[in-house]
Amino acid sequence: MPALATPEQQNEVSAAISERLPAKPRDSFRPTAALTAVFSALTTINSLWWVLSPQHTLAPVLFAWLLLTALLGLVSLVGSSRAAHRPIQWLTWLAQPLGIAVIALVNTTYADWVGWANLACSVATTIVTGLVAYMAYNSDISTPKAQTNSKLADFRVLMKFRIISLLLLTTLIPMYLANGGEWPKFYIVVLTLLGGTLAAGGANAINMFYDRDIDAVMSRTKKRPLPNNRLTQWEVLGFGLTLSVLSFLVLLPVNLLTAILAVSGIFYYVVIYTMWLKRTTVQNIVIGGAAGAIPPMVGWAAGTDINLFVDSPIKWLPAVFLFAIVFYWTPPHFWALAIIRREDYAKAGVPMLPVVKGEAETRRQIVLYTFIMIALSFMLVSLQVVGLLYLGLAMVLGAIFLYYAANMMRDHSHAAAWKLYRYSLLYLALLFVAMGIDRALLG
Ligand code: HEM
Ligand SMILES: CC(C)=CCC/C(C)=C/CC/C(C)=C/COP(=O)(O)OP(=O)(O)O
Repeated sequence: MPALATPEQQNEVSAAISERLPAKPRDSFRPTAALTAVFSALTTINSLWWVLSPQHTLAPVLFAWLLLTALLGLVSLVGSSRAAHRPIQWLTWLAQPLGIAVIALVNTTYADWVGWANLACSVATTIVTGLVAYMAYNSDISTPKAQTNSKLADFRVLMKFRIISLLLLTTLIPMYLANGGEWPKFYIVVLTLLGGTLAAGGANAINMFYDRDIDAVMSRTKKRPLPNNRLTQWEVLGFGLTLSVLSFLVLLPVNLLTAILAVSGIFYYVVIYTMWLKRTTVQNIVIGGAAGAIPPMVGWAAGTDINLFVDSPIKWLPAVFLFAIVFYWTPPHFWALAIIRREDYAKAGVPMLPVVKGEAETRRQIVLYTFIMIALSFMLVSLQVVGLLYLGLAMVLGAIFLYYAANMMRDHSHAAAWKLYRYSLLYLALLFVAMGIDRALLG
């Protein structure tokens, strides 16, 4: 019978496994290409709906989200495609103006030619992005990230676009709900999403400026532009501050409260979380998580003209619940990852829960926060913001979340933690989409 490993040996093995986990556990180009093609195809369905429906409504709830994701996908494809072969490069460049035309050709006052031109561009974008995805899977492209060396790509890395895409979804759907189940004016939606991107991107860049010392120590973050000396600290800080100021200016025309909320989100994330709590307390991400929960409030403020001093609290109560859902979602989302990256955080001296209280306590707290999050997700129904369809979907999505969280109590492998981390992202996206669908279908 083989001898059992000592705790020290087990630790060595787990450190070795951790070290071998890539900073990003995937080659991002192929899935990004595939997702972009799928989203482009869904956008085409929306365009078709717009042209053919009797009132030429822009109603499908996913409309703006699909456009946005397709655009974000296209932006990231451009960065990635430099490493791929020439035809892929040309096609991704061709997809840019097409994708932009799809967005530009959306007009709330429907004109026949606009609708058909929009449809034509959507179809063309779908064909082009479909080809890119096909070629990506059928050619020997290497991981683009490692070969990336342009400044533009580095600035893009500072913004953390993938995180932004989920933050924007949690901004977009509340906008729709707050406006009574209708999209606000098109320019309001666009300015809010643009302002949200600038605010979160700016905040993330300033976070990378401040954390440059610990980012250099952790294997997950050591390839970032600052620890790798691809950008100077002043470039990073200047970029972050510029985006932050721009976000305020872009959001002002939406309304003052929206702009102020976004700037408080930047302040909270940068000053309260990054500069203060992250390095000093084990409650860092519990209290700090409030920053990531502000975007739904930004969306709510953009979708309705709330005056906090005059209006009844009932008008903004749903926004508080949306905030709370993301607030209680953050610890399970992050701690699952923190368990996998425990060694990293310990090396950098960041007092994350698994480092300070151990993995068993972290697992217990993940389950606890999951229960609270699920209970809160049901509360929106009692406020009559959403109905029974949402309730059913929230129950199913919540039950799966609980399954993955509870599974971590008996399965202590990193694989089990990865499953919860990955599902946490899907959960939040689907929960917000469920709110929108419920409102769109049931009114
Ligand atoms: C204090 C709060 C939060 C902390 C500490 C946190 C931490 C993290 C960390 C460390 C990662 C891994 C990033 C990487 O691989 O480089 C991550 C990934 C991610 N987080 Fe969070 N997160 C928080 C809140 C949020 C919020 C509010 C959202 C969106 C609503 C969000 C969305 C995402 C997404 C989409 C990813 C995947 C990124 C990718 O695949 O590149 N996070 N989070
Ligand atoms: C309204 C508004 C602009 C709100 C701000 C929302 C925002 C930018 C949330 C980001 C959450 C996040 C990625 C935390 C990780 O920080 P970390 O420093 O722990 O992660 P890292 O180690 O990957 O840098």
